[in-house]
Amino acid sequence: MLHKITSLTVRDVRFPTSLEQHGSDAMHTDPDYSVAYVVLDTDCGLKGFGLTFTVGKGTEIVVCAVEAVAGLVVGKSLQEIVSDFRGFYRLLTSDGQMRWLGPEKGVIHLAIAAVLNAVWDLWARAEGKDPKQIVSCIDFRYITDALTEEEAVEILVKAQEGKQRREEHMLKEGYPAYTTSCAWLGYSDQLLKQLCTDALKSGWTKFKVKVGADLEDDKRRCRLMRQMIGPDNTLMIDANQRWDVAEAISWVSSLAEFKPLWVEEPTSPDDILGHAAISKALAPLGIGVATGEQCHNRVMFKQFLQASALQFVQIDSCRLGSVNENLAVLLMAHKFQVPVCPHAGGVGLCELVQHLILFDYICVSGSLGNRMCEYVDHLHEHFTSPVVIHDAHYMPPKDPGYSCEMLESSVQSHQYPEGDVWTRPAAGTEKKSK
Ligand SMILES: C[C@H](O)[C@@H](O)CC(=O)C(=O)O
Ligand SMILES: [Mg+2]
Repeated sequence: MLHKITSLTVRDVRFPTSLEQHGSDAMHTDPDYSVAYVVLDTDCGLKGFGLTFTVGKGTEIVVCAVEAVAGLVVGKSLQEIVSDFRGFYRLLTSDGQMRWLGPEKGVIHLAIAAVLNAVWDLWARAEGKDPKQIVSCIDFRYITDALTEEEAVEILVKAQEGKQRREEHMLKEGYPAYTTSCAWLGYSDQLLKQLCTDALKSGWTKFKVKVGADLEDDKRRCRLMRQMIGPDNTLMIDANQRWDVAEAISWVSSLAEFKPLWVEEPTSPDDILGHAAISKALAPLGIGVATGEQCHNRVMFKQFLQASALQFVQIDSCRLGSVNENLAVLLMAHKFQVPVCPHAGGVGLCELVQHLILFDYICVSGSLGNRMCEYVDHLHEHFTSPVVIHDAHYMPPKDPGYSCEMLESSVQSHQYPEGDVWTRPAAGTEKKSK
């Protein structure tokens, strides 16, 4: 069967998370978690679902960008696409006119991620893949000085050994996770304590706290968190790009007594040398630098790795150009021996990224050393195959596909601006997205 793609629809779907400060941090103080949600229809009835994540206003711009690339997808068959997936990736990312809007960054790249996520979902529902086929999906342009196609195949072939054992291990134990849900910046100390108590009871051992707005507040919150979780559990801090380089070093040094494993996004996500300087200064304190949720392409990740500017690679399923570009980053991270600890949360990011991190463990790195995947406890109920967390581990998804499909009722009620949630006065129509 050819699975010819007959139409692409895209919708702006927003959740009023800012009402309760879910997702808040030092730079994004009132996010309404949102997605540009894509559905591909095929002539045989099979559908592909994809999305990209935003924090409210401007989702309509991503929707517009998805519509602009739709013509490159509709009319093609799945077989035609996957038989030269690298070529198809380039067709989208290197269109002679639209690449001016990026290239491979910003709104156009988010839009391409949504479309390609839908193509991967469609492909995953249709059939399985082998190492050569996987490598053939990666665009190696601009990264061959760090990773060649031959090296990538070698990594994947080598990782075939022990693959079944790792798969069985995942099916039994799941992939280790950490939680960000206890300590968004807008949460009160009382709420933080309550959520932390609940999380400890549910088996969580690794926690991330938002920092960066006020040093005294950060000290109080980190102290509270450390007291709650004890000396042996893991703490991470996330500044969401709030500081300049020297400020980051001195601020984080002041929080060193709380023993964070990493500081995340200490400065501009584009400042590779700044991250390298911060990494070097914090290494003696035993604090690593994590970044990636706003690292917009493989070329940036390549340079972060080459410059030893990060100690934890935080891939994002919707920021990079879908699975294609994430595969490139997973393989580069393995070559540079830097652990991957994905960014998740938002809307659907946990659902998507669980596939990538399981792939990393089973087929690339073969290691769980210093590795964990972010988990955020919001909005899973809107998906047809929500993530399953057991004892602070992601349990492997059982349904075919890339877990992108949302409940149609949720999409309709949250569609912006006409859905119930946005038109009912009680739901807070005059919220941030307007
Ligand atoms: C605006 C988002 O909620 C952001 O704070 C998420 C994030 O930095 C993380 O999960 O890490
Ligand atoms: Mg973060």
